[in-house]
Amino acid sequence: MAASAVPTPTLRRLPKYYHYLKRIQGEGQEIISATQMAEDLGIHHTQVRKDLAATGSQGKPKVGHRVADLLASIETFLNWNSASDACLVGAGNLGSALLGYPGFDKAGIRITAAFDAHPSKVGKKIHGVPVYPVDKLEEVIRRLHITIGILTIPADRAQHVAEVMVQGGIRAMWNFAPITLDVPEDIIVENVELYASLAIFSRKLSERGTFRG
Ligand SMILES: NC(=O)c1ccc[n+]([C@@H]2O[C@H](COP(=O)([O-])OP(=O)(O)OC[C@H]3O[C@@H](n4cnc5c(N)ncnc54)[C@H](O)[C@@H]3O)[C@@H](O)[C@H]2O)c1
Repeated sequence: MAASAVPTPTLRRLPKYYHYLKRIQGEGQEIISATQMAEDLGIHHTQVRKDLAATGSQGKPKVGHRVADLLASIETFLNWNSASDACLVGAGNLGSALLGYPGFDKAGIRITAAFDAHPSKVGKKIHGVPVYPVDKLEEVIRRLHITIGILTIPADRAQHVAEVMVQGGIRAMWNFAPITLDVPEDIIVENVELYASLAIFSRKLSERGTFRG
Protein backbone atom coordinates (compact mmCIF):
# COMPACT_ATOMS: atom_id res chain seq x y z
CA MET A 1 0.00 0.00 0.00
CA ALA A 2 1.27 3.50 -0.81
CA ALA A 3 2.41 5.58 2.17
CA SER A 4 0.30 8.63 2.95
CA ALA A 5 1.61 12.05 1.91
CA VAL A 6 3.64 13.93 4.49
CA PRO A 7 4.54 17.62 4.18
CA THR A 8 7.84 18.10 2.36
CA PRO A 9 9.29 20.35 5.13
CA THR A 10 8.82 17.44 7.56
CA LEU A 11 10.67 15.14 5.18
CA ARG A 12 13.48 17.69 4.92
CA ARG A 13 13.82 17.94 8.72
CA LEU A 14 13.88 14.20 9.42
CA PRO A 15 17.49 13.63 8.23
CA LYS A 16 18.53 16.47 10.53
CA TYR A 17 16.87 14.70 13.47
CA TYR A 18 18.46 11.45 12.35
CA HIS A 19 22.01 12.82 12.34
CA TYR A 20 21.42 14.52 15.68
CA LEU A 21 20.10 11.27 17.18
CA LYS A 22 23.03 9.29 15.78
CA ARG A 23 25.41 11.76 17.39
CA ILE A 24 23.81 11.63 20.85
CA GLN A 25 23.52 7.85 20.59
CA GLY A 26 27.26 7.79 19.90
CA GLU A 27 27.73 9.82 23.08
CA GLY A 28 25.84 7.16 25.03
CA GLN A 29 22.46 8.87 25.43
CA GLU A 30 19.54 6.44 25.35
CA ILE A 31 16.49 8.62 26.02
CA ILE A 32 15.61 12.01 24.53
CA SER A 33 12.66 14.34 24.92
CA ALA A 34 11.15 16.29 22.04
CA THR A 35 11.73 19.45 24.10
CA GLN A 36 15.44 18.74 24.38
CA MET A 37 15.69 17.93 20.68
CA ALA A 38 13.87 21.14 19.84
CA GLU A 39 16.20 23.19 22.00
CA ASP A 40 19.37 21.60 20.64
CA LEU A 41 18.25 21.91 17.01
CA GLY A 42 16.68 25.36 17.26
CA ILE A 43 13.28 24.13 16.00
CA HIS A 44 9.98 24.83 17.78
CA HIS A 45 9.02 21.94 20.08
CA THR A 46 5.50 21.70 18.60
CA GLN A 47 7.06 21.17 15.20
CA VAL A 48 9.45 18.50 16.47
CA ARG A 49 6.54 16.66 18.14
CA LYS A 50 4.47 16.79 14.97
CA ASP A 51 7.38 15.56 12.84
CA LEU A 52 8.12 12.67 15.19
CA ALA A 53 4.44 11.76 15.35
CA ALA A 54 4.39 11.57 11.55
CA THR A 55 6.97 8.78 11.70
CA GLY A 56 4.69 6.83 14.04
CA SER A 57 7.16 7.07 16.89
CA GLN A 58 5.49 7.38 20.28
CA GLY A 59 7.40 8.65 23.24
CA LYS A 60 6.35 8.25 26.86
CA PRO A 61 4.89 11.36 28.51
CA LYS A 62 7.40 13.00 30.89
CA VAL A 63 10.06 10.45 29.89
CA GLY A 64 10.68 10.93 26.18
CA HIS A 65 11.68 8.67 23.34
CA ARG A 66 14.19 5.87 23.24
CA VAL A 67 16.88 7.13 20.86
CA ALA A 68 17.22 3.71 19.20
CA ASP A 69 13.46 3.52 18.59
CA LEU A 70 13.38 6.98 17.09
CA LEU A 71 16.25 6.16 14.76
CA ALA A 72 14.49 2.98 13.63
CA SER A 73 11.19 4.84 13.07
CA ILE A 74 12.88 7.49 10.93
CA GLU A 75 14.75 4.86 8.90
CA THR A 76 11.56 2.93 8.21
CA PHE A 77 9.56 6.06 7.52
CA LEU A 78 12.09 7.37 4.99
CA ASN A 79 12.33 3.95 3.40
CA TRP A 80 16.04 3.91 4.19
CA ASN A 81 16.16 0.26 5.07
CA SER A 82 14.94 -1.09 1.76
CA ALA A 83 17.68 -0.55 -0.80
CA SER A 84 16.79 0.58 -4.32
CA ASP A 85 19.11 0.50 -7.29
CA ALA A 86 19.92 3.79 -8.97
CA CYS A 87 21.77 4.87 -12.09
CA LEU A 88 23.57 8.14 -12.70
CA VAL A 89 23.77 9.86 -16.07
CA GLY A 90 26.63 12.31 -16.60
CA ALA A 91 29.83 11.10 -14.96
CA GLY A 92 31.50 14.52 -14.96
CA ASN A 93 32.62 16.65 -12.03
CA LEU A 94 29.42 16.46 -10.03
CA GLY A 95 28.48 12.94 -11.14
CA SER A 96 31.88 11.48 -10.25
CA ALA A 97 31.76 13.13 -6.83
CA LEU A 98 28.32 11.61 -6.19
CA LEU A 99 29.56 8.19 -7.32
CA GLY A 100 32.27 8.42 -4.66
CA TYR A 101 29.93 9.42 -1.85
CA PRO A 102 29.44 6.51 0.55
CA GLY A 103 26.41 8.01 2.34
CA PHE A 104 23.73 6.98 -0.19
CA ASP A 105 23.92 3.43 1.08
CA LYS A 106 22.57 4.57 4.41
CA ALA A 107 19.67 6.25 2.61
CA GLY A 108 18.82 3.01 0.83
CA ILE A 109 20.18 4.05 -2.56
CA ARG A 110 22.74 1.91 -4.34
CA ILE A 111 24.20 3.35 -7.55
CA THR A 112 24.85 0.31 -9.72
CA ALA A 113 25.42 1.92 -13.12
CA ALA A 114 26.66 5.20 -14.56
CA PHE A 115 26.30 6.48 -18.12
CA ASP A 116 28.18 9.05 -20.12
CA ALA A 117 28.39 10.22 -23.71
CA HIS A 118 32.15 10.80 -23.71
CA PRO A 119 34.30 7.91 -25.05
CA SER A 120 37.05 8.65 -22.48
CA LYS A 121 34.65 7.73 -19.64
CA VAL A 122 32.78 4.80 -21.16
CA GLY A 123 34.05 1.34 -20.18
CA LYS A 124 35.81 2.66 -17.06
CA LYS A 125 34.79 2.31 -13.46
CA ILE A 126 34.42 5.39 -11.31
CA HIS A 127 34.57 4.61 -7.59
CA GLY A 128 33.77 1.01 -8.52
CA VAL A 129 30.69 1.87 -10.62
CA PRO A 130 30.82 0.83 -14.30
CA VAL A 131 30.27 3.61 -16.85
CA TYR A 132 28.14 2.52 -19.84
CA PRO A 133 27.59 4.40 -23.10
CA VAL A 134 24.48 6.54 -22.80
CA ASP A 135 22.89 4.89 -25.82
CA LYS A 136 22.59 1.73 -23.67
CA LEU A 137 20.64 3.60 -20.98
CA GLU A 138 17.20 2.12 -21.60
CA GLU A 139 18.52 -1.41 -22.08
CA VAL A 140 20.69 -1.43 -18.94
CA ILE A 141 17.99 0.14 -16.75
CA ARG A 142 15.62 -2.62 -17.84
CA ARG A 143 18.14 -5.40 -17.46
CA LEU A 144 19.28 -4.33 -13.98
CA HIS A 145 15.75 -3.37 -12.81
CA ILE A 146 16.92 0.11 -11.85
CA THR A 147 14.15 2.35 -10.50
CA ILE A 148 15.96 5.59 -9.57
CA GLY A 149 17.71 7.93 -12.00
CA ILE A 150 20.19 10.63 -11.04
CA LEU A 151 20.73 13.34 -13.66
CA THR A 152 24.06 15.17 -13.57
CA ILE A 153 24.26 16.13 -17.24
CA PRO A 154 24.14 19.50 -18.99
CA ALA A 155 20.67 21.06 -18.86
CA ASP A 156 20.10 20.85 -22.62
CA ARG A 157 20.48 17.04 -22.51
CA ALA A 158 18.39 16.38 -19.44
CA GLN A 159 14.87 16.26 -20.94
CA HIS A 160 15.85 13.64 -23.51
CA VAL A 161 17.66 11.53 -20.92
CA ALA A 162 14.64 11.79 -18.59
CA GLU A 163 12.38 10.48 -21.34
CA VAL A 164 14.65 7.51 -22.01
CA MET A 165 14.77 6.82 -18.27
CA VAL A 166 10.97 6.71 -18.15
CA GLN A 167 10.88 4.31 -21.11
CA GLY A 168 13.36 2.07 -19.31
CA GLY A 169 11.24 1.94 -16.13
CA ILE A 170 12.69 4.63 -13.88
CA ARG A 171 10.11 5.66 -11.24
CA ALA A 172 11.97 8.49 -9.46
CA MET A 173 14.50 11.08 -10.56
CA TRP A 174 16.98 13.07 -8.58
CA ASN A 175 17.64 15.95 -10.93
CA PHE A 176 20.70 18.17 -10.56
CA ALA A 177 20.42 19.78 -14.00
CA PRO A 178 19.00 23.31 -13.86
CA ILE A 179 15.89 22.54 -15.92
CA THR A 180 12.27 21.65 -15.19
CA LEU A 181 11.74 18.12 -16.46
CA ASP A 182 8.51 17.31 -18.26
CA VAL A 183 7.71 13.73 -17.24
CA PRO A 184 4.49 11.77 -16.52
CA GLU A 185 2.77 12.69 -13.26
CA ASP A 186 3.43 9.38 -11.59
CA ILE A 187 7.21 9.86 -11.81
CA ILE A 188 8.74 11.40 -8.69
CA VAL A 189 11.12 14.25 -9.50
CA GLU A 190 13.24 15.87 -6.81
CA ASN A 191 15.25 18.83 -8.06
CA VAL A 192 18.47 19.72 -6.27
CA GLU A 193 19.33 23.37 -6.36
CA LEU A 194 22.75 24.08 -4.97
CA TYR A 195 22.62 27.46 -6.65
CA ALA A 196 19.50 28.49 -4.74
CA SER A 197 21.23 27.69 -1.48
CA LEU A 198 24.35 29.49 -2.67
CA ALA A 199 22.28 32.56 -3.60
CA ILE A 200 20.84 32.73 -0.07
CA PHE A 201 24.30 32.27 1.39
CA SER A 202 25.87 35.00 -0.78
CA ARG A 203 23.05 37.42 0.00
CA LYS A 204 23.42 36.83 3.75
CA LEU A 205 27.17 37.42 3.50
CA SER A 206 26.66 40.66 1.62
CA GLU A 207 23.98 41.83 4.10
CA ARG A 208 26.51 41.41 6.90
CA GLY A 209 29.21 43.17 4.91
CA THR A 210 31.40 40.07 5.13
CA PHE A 211 32.68 40.33 1.55
CA ARG A 212 36.02 42.08 1.15
CA GLY A 213 36.66 44.67 -1.48
N1 LIG B 1 21.93 21.23 -8.82
C1 LIG B 1 23.09 21.59 -8.37
O1 LIG B 1 23.19 21.93 -7.22
C2 LIG B 1 24.25 21.56 -9.31
C3 LIG B 1 25.54 21.79 -8.87
C4 LIG B 1 26.57 21.68 -9.81
C5 LIG B 1 26.28 21.34 -11.14
N2 LIG B 1 24.98 21.17 -11.48
C6 LIG B 1 24.57 20.77 -12.85
O2 LIG B 1 24.97 19.40 -12.99
C7 LIG B 1 25.29 19.16 -14.35
C8 LIG B 1 26.71 18.61 -14.47
O3 LIG B 1 27.64 19.56 -14.00
P1 LIG B 1 29.20 19.21 -14.01
O4 LIG B 1 29.90 20.35 -13.44
O5 LIG B 1 29.39 17.87 -13.39
O6 LIG B 1 29.47 19.11 -15.58
P2 LIG B 1 30.58 18.24 -16.34
O7 LIG B 1 30.72 18.88 -17.69
O8 LIG B 1 31.78 18.05 -15.49
O9 LIG B 1 29.88 16.81 -16.49
C9 LIG B 1 28.85 16.55 -17.40
C10 LIG B 1 29.03 15.13 -17.88
O10 LIG B 1 27.90 14.80 -18.67
C11 LIG B 1 28.36 14.09 -19.82
N3 LIG B 1 27.34 14.22 -20.85
C12 LIG B 1 27.08 15.27 -21.67
N4 LIG B 1 26.02 15.00 -22.44
C13 LIG B 1 25.60 13.77 -22.13
C14 LIG B 1 24.55 12.94 -22.55
N5 LIG B 1 23.68 13.31 -23.49
N6 LIG B 1 24.42 11.73 -21.98
C15 LIG B 1 25.27 11.32 -21.03
N7 LIG B 1 26.28 12.05 -20.58
C16 LIG B 1 26.44 13.27 -21.10
C17 LIG B 1 29.69 14.72 -20.16
O11 LIG B 1 30.49 13.88 -20.96
C18 LIG B 1 30.26 14.92 -18.78
O12 LIG B 1 30.99 13.81 -18.31
C19 LIG B 1 25.06 20.48 -15.07
O13 LIG B 1 23.74 20.50 -15.59
C20 LIG B 1 25.21 21.52 -13.97
O14 LIG B 1 24.51 22.71 -14.26
C21 LIG B 1 23.98 21.25 -10.60
